[in-house]
Amino acid sequence: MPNYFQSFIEDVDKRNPNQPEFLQAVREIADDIVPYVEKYAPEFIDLKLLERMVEPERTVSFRVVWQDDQNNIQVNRGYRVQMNSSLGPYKGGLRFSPTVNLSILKFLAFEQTFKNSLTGLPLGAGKGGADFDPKGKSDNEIMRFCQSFMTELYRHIGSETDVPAGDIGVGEREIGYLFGQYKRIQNNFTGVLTGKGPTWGGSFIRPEATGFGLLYFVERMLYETEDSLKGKTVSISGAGNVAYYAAIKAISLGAKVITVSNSNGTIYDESGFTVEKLDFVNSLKRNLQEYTTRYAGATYHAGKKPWQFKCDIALPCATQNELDEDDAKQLIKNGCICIAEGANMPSTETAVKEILKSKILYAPGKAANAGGVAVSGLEMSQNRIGQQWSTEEVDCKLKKIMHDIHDTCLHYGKDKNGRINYMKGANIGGFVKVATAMRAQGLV
Ligand SMILES: NC(=O)C1=CN([C@@H]2O[C@H](COP(=O)(O)OP(=O)(O)OC[C@H]3O[C@@H](n4cnc5c(N)ncnc54)[C@H](O)[C@@H]3O)[C@@H](O)[C@H]2O)C=CC1
Ligand SMILES: O=C(O)CCC(=O)C(=O)O
Repeated sequence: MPNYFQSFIEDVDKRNPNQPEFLQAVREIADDIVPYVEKYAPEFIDLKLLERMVEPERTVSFRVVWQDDQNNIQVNRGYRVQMNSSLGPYKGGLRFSPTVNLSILKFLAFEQTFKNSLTGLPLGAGKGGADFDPKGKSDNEIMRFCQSFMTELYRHIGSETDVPAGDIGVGEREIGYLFGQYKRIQNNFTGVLTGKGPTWGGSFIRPEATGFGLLYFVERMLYETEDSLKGKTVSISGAGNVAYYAAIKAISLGAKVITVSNSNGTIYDESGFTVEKLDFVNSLKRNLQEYTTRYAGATYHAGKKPWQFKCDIALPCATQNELDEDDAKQLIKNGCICIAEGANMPSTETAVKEILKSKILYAPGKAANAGGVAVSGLEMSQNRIGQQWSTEEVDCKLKKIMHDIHDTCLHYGKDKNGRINYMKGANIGGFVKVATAMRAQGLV
C-alpha cells in the first residue's frame, strides 16, 4: 500500500505543476497533519479533507487595464483565490507586486486558512492581488490602477462573502481607492474591505496589528522559558508595515533593534533604532543607504540580508523564502534564541528543518503574524454593529488573541520532552477547527 503522505503529496504535485511556493506550503502542513489524522482522526482521510483543503473553492483571474501618466495603456493581471469558507467569509490580503503569480497567491491563501482558524474568529480564507508594480508610480496612477482592479473584483466580493485587505504593496492609500470604487459601483457603504482609515470605518490599531501581535507572541514564548524581551538584541528584515510596527513594539518592550532591510540591502545600527530613526527610514523610500549619511555610526550592506549580524531574536518581516539554510545556520551559530516570522513563510524548507533541529524557539508566520487578520476580523465586527472601539479596547483584544494562539500551539505542539514545536501546534490547531467544520457542512 502506498503511504498516504507520499501519495497525497504526489497528487498535489501532479495537479499543480509549476507552483513551487504552493507545494512548499502544503508539504509544511502535511508533515504535521498526516501523522495526526492517521493517529487521531482516520475518518478525515476517508472524507478526503486534506485533498479538499488544497483545492481552492474558487479562483478568479482577470484583466486590469489602466492608463499611465504618459497616456500609455497598461495591462496587468488580477487574481482572487477564494480558498476556504468553512469558518466564515473568505478573508485575506491583496498583494501588488510584479512577483505575484498563482503559486504565490495559493500558498498565501492556504496559509491563511490555518492562520484565520487560529485567531478563533469567524473567518474563512482567501488572498489576491496583481502583478502590478507600485514602485515609482504616481498617486494618480495608483488610483487608476485600483479603480480598474475593483471594477472587476467587486462582483466576487462582499461584506459577508469575501473581505480583502492589504498585504505587500497595498496599504491604507490603496484600500481607500479600492473602497471608493466599490462604493461607487455598488452604491453601498459596507465593510467589504478592512484596513480602512479610522474615520471611514477602519479599526484603530489595524496598521500596527501585525507587528504588535508578533511581539505579543514573542513576549509570550519568552515568558514560557521565564525570559523577556528586556535587553535583547533584535534583528528585523523588511522596512514596510510589519517591520516598522514590530520594531516600534520591540523597542517599547525594552529590546534593541539593530537592523532593517529591503531587497537591495540592510542597515545595521549597532546603537539601536529609535522611533525617530525608523521614521527617517520610512522617509527614504527605497534608498536605505542614505541612512548612514545622517547616522554616522550605522553601516549599510548592499545586497546583504540581516541574518549575518549577531542577535538574540530574529524577526523576518519582508517576504517568502528570505531566510535560507545558511542564514539559519548562521543565526544558530551566533546564539540566537528565538525566530518569529512576521512575514508569510519567510523561511525556506531546509531552513525550517535546521531551526527545528536546534533549540531555538521558532514561531511560524501562520501563528505569529495572525495579529493583522485578527484586527481585520475585529474591524468586520465593528462594521457590522456600526461602532468603533477605542485603541485600548482593540489592543487588549489583540493581545488576548495572540496569547490564545500561543496556548493553542502549546496544546497541540508540546513534545514528550516538554519542548514546544510551534509549527506542529499551529498546523494541527488550525487544521482541527477547519476540518471539523468542513465535515459538518457535508460534501463541500
Ligand atoms: N500587512 C499585514 O497586515 C500582514 C503582512 N504579512 C506579511 O508580512 C510581509 C511584509 O508585508 P508588509 O509589511 O505588509 O508589506 P510592505 O509592502 O509594507 O513591506 C514589505 C517590505 O519588504 C521589503 N522586501 C520585499 N522583498 C524583499 C526581499 N526579497 N528582501 C528584503 N526585503 C524585501 C520591501 O522593501 C518592504 O520594505 C509579507 O510577507 C506579508 O505577506 C503577514 C500578515 C499580515
Ligand atoms: O487583514 C487581512 O485580512 C489580511 C492579512 C493578511 O493578508 C495576512 O494575514 O497575510
